[in-house]
Amino acid sequence: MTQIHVRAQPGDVAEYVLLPGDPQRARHIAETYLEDAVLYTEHRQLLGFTGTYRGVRISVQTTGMGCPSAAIVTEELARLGARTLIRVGTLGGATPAVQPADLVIATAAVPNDGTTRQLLGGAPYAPAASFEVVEAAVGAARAQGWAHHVGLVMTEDAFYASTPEHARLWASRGVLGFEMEASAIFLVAAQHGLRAGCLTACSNDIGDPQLVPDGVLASGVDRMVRVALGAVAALAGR
Ligand SMILES: O=P(O)(O)O[C@H]1O[C@H](CO)[C@@H](O)[C@H]1O
Ligand SMILES: O=c1cc[nH]c(=O)[nH]1
Repeated sequence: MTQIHVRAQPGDVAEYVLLPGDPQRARHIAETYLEDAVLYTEHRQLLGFTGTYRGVRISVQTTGMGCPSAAIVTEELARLGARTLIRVGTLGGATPAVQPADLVIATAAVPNDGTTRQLLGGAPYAPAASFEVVEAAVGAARAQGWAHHVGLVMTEDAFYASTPEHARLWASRGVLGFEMEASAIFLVAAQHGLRAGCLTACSNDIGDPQLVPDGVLASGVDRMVRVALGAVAALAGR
């Protein structure tokens, strides 16, 4: 049965799914890295493609921006048979240690969002990446020779509420950067017994309206995608 938002049939979505927020990133990944990529949904611009990488069947499914949309997409992917989900996103750096286009591999996401609060009924919970996914991503980054950060991110709802002061406070608690989907993806994946991870490329400093130049960010995004695909290949035993 097709889902309400991810309009796909059972069998359309692979067990391994990469999750960009941006539909054009989904298209770029499918067209650049997957063989025989087929578009299975474009409803609401939540573009979804399935193809293969090193013989492994992989989907790339847009989440849209923010936890409400990411939670819907994660829930529907679970119903469609996905088993391992890896977000491939961008993030605002919270500390000078995270430089433009740097790769950040999340171990867990501080849940500063309303979606996980509603799903949990306010109960305390630590939305975390699956160890195997973190291990595979770190292994792929090392094998490909890319520098990377590994640690906490914060997931937020209000992009423009973040200030440099807020970033400094959370950096003092170990947060590397802010993004808007990981906590919901980690929680909903855990509720369905799925593995999940989150890789991000730094697009700006928190509170700085200046984005990393397009070319620099594009290289960071491509490095991140190659690491995510390397992680999938390792998890699939290729
Ligand atoms: O580049 P994506 O994956 O969309 O991720 C980040 O960018 C958007 C905000 O600009 C939010 O979705 C945030 O999480
Ligand atoms: O959530 C996000 C993502 C990228 N950059 C930010 O400043 N915030």
